[in-house]
Amino acid sequence: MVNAPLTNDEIAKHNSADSCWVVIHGKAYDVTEFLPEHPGGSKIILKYAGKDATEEFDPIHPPDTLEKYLDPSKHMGEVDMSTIVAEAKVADPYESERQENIKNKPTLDQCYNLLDFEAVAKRVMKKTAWAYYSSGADDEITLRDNHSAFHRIWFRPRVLVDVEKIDMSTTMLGTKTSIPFYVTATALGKLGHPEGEVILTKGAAKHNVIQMIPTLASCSFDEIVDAKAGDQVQWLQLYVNKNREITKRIVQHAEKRGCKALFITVDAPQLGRREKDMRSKFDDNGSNVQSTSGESMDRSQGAARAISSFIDPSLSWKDIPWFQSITKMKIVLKGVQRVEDVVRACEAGVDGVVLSNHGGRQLDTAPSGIEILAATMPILRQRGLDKKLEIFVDGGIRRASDIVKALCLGAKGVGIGRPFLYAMSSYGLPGVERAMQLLRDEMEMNMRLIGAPTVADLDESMVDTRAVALHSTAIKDTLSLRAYDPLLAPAFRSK
Ligand SMILES: Cc1cc2c(cc1C)[n+](S(=O)(=O)[O-])c1c(=O)[nH]c(=O)nc-1n2C[C@H](O)[C@H](O)[C@H](O)COP(=O)(O)O
Repeated sequence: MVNAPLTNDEIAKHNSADSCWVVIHGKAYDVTEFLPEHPGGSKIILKYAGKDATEEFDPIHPPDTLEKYLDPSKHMGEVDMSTIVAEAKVADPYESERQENIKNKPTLDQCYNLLDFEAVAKRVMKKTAWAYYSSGADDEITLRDNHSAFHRIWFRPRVLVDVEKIDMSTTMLGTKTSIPFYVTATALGKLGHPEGEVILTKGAAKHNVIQMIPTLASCSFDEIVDAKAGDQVQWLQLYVNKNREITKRIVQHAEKRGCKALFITVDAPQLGRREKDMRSKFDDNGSNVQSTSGESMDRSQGAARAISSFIDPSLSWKDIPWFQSITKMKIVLKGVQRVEDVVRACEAGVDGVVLSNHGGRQLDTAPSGIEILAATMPILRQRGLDKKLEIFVDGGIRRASDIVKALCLGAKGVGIGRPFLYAMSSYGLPGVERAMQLLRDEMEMNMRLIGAPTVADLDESMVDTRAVALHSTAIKDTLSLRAYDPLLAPAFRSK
């Protein structure tokens, strides 16, 4: 006998921690016993106890989350949605302006560089999402200097070199790639686009670019791997969980699914203080990938704090051999910020480091990746260590000329974060593809003008780095500031 669908009155009775039911996509679920396990903490679920939580649930969790993680006995059955009383919406004061901006946003071909996507995203994204993606730590000095540092490095171009044919391909960790950048790990892709990280996967596939899959993705790890095309290469970015069994399971599953490298994030024993994000009082749920961490989250402080309570602050050099024992994937330390640690990474026998300050989201006034690179390579060469591991850089890369500078200084490749998030959030997959094409076009032009037909022809004699360590936080980075100026479309001129 099929049970009659549940009504609003019956669901509404289960509205407390003692008995907590939620409705997701027309089905009721008893999550009472799951409350303490939810990585997003119980508060966010109790907010929707006895109600329809679909809208809150969708931006963060893949559709199969409940099937995967909630015992079938807790699936209470179909709901007669005609009886569900919709929650009165708290009006978002920005929403009408945002809708207007969406309507009037520039066409994709009016975006000429990566910073144009930033200007559009700032106006068309939900405030919570913009706050989370754009925020840096504390006074955002490092966030700004990541980009400004490139402007303190000047080219020394070679002339009368045959640059008719340009080949910007290279290898990263043994993988051939058509252009020396990768999509770096950035959490909560569904804050910017309903399909989340799989949009970045598809954009990367089109341009034969490597994608680093974040631990804190909105999409499930398997969804992102399933979305890859052919032999497209993916790496896993790992926040190490206090529960090493969970970490081991995630790493070995990633290896089984074909990930080629493990990037262990080492600059975030705690996530930084990102005040734009905190102001938005993030109350979305955390990512599902860590949904078994069982940690409750402090949601009063924005997304970052809410999703990171599982990260293990005790991670140290003594753990590297354990990682080398549980996987055959190449191991890279992401977030190294001084040459002494690069030397230690060589001694530890890892395959690479990413010189990075997490996009200025961690320790404010930490130096930019490119500045660390400029200081590091001469010392590695002096010690004969420069071929011992591969060096990557990320942070503030917004032009192909930034990529060329990094390669001249000895980087194997660079990671790019926010620009692809902004392109995805503003224009979806076409936006990501356009952003990558713009970089490709710029790269070809820059290599031609600097006198380097191939990546191997780029060397440190082509850059002047004498000023790179001269910080002057007073000077704002006008180029990226322009991104906040009225953009191309007339409708943006007045704002
Ligand atoms: C923009 C952004 C960066 C994040 C990021 C989320 C966003 C929205 N998140 S975070 O929530 O924890 O901070 C991650 C992350 O999951 N793991 C990680 O290793 N780096 C994370 N990063 C840092 C990222 O991998 C790069 O280091 C940084 O984005 C490079 O700077 P640009 O954004 O200027 O390219």
